[in-house]
Amino acid sequence: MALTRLLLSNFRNISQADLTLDAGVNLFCGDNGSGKTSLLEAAHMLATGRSFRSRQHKSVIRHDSHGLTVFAQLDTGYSLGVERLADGGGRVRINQAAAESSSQLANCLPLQLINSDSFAALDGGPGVRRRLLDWTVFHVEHLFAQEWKNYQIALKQRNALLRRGKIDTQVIGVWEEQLAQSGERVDAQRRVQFLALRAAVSGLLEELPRSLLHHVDMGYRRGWRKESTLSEALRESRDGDLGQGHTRTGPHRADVRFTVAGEPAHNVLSRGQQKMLVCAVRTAMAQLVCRHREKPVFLVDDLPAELDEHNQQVFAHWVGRCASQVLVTGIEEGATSRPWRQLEAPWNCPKVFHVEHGNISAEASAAQ
Ligand SMILES: Nc1ncnc2c1ncn2[C@@H]1O[C@H](COP(=O)(O)OP(=O)(O)OP(=O)(O)O)[C@@H](O)[C@H]1O
Repeated sequence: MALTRLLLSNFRNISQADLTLDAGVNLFCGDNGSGKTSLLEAAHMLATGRSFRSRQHKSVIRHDSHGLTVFAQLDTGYSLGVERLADGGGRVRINQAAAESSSQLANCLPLQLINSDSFAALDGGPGVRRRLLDWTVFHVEHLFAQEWKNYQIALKQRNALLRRGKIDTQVIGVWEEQLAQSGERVDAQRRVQFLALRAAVSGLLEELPRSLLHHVDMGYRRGWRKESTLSEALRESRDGDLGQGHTRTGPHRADVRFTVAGEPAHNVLSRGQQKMLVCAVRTAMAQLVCRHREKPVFLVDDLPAELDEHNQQVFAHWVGRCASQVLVTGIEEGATSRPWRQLEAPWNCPKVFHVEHGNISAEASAAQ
């Protein structure tokens, strides 16, 4: 799976862009503030419907314009379009037809992002790590999205009853039954993918010579007590939940922990080691997904930040094995392209774009 053409209008400082992308590596080089990250943000919006930098669509729309559009053609034949308007309106389209949910976008465009926010996988809250695991489960297990949706519906109903402060045990019992059934299935699917992910991450980290990263361990917490079924756990926590006004147990509380010798990984690892761990997790996720479907696209914002040349090369090799395409940003072309030039074709001849004050132009290559 690769983006063959990407069109943007009024996206942050980019007023218009129409880019023909290569399968393999596409480098976007330019000074600070030129628009490189905005371009990755636009590609990411096509896979999620949202920006990775802002919850407010308005802040992404170019100043003084009414709305933004991002459109892409994929080599799978799909076309994706997202429009966001300053008045709050907007549309998401797949092959010209209205999409029902952002998960339809995600299904068309499996995408991995590595940027400065990726460290949150180690030092952020459980929700960030849960979403990492769920990205893998979503792309591998076809029934997961529906199961998770069923769980969320039942959770919302149970929480609404708890907030009322007075429980009709028969009514809450019905929702707990649905919660328990969907929740156990969500957990079972997560567990299978967690074990595969842990094995894949450890395989990648073993490739690093003499590294503290060999001692990283991953643990999965399902969100309720080991000894109980979810149904029992919900019943037991009912009175406490009533006091708090929400459900405190279940797979919406699941977590994936990264530790080194029992300590949280971010307390032990250097910043560069943390970035390599995050890169390994993202690569492992892509590896698992491409066993079942097309290889994902990687978006990498400023790879050289925090990584020495050897680690950049290792990561480039990892990506070359499990991605169909990568969009990479960097300030200086030589440094940004170096890790990729060590790989085999087609990864070793990146297509280079220069980004300047929101204008993006492709560099004529020797082959063109
Ligand atoms: N809504 C907007 N309208 C117009 N310009 C904007 C908007 N939001 C942000 N900008 C500007 O867009 C520019 C591009 O930002 P971007 O983060 O893409 O730069 P970058 O090339 O990734 O920079 P760096 O190398 O510093 O990370 C910045 O100058 C920013 O101030």
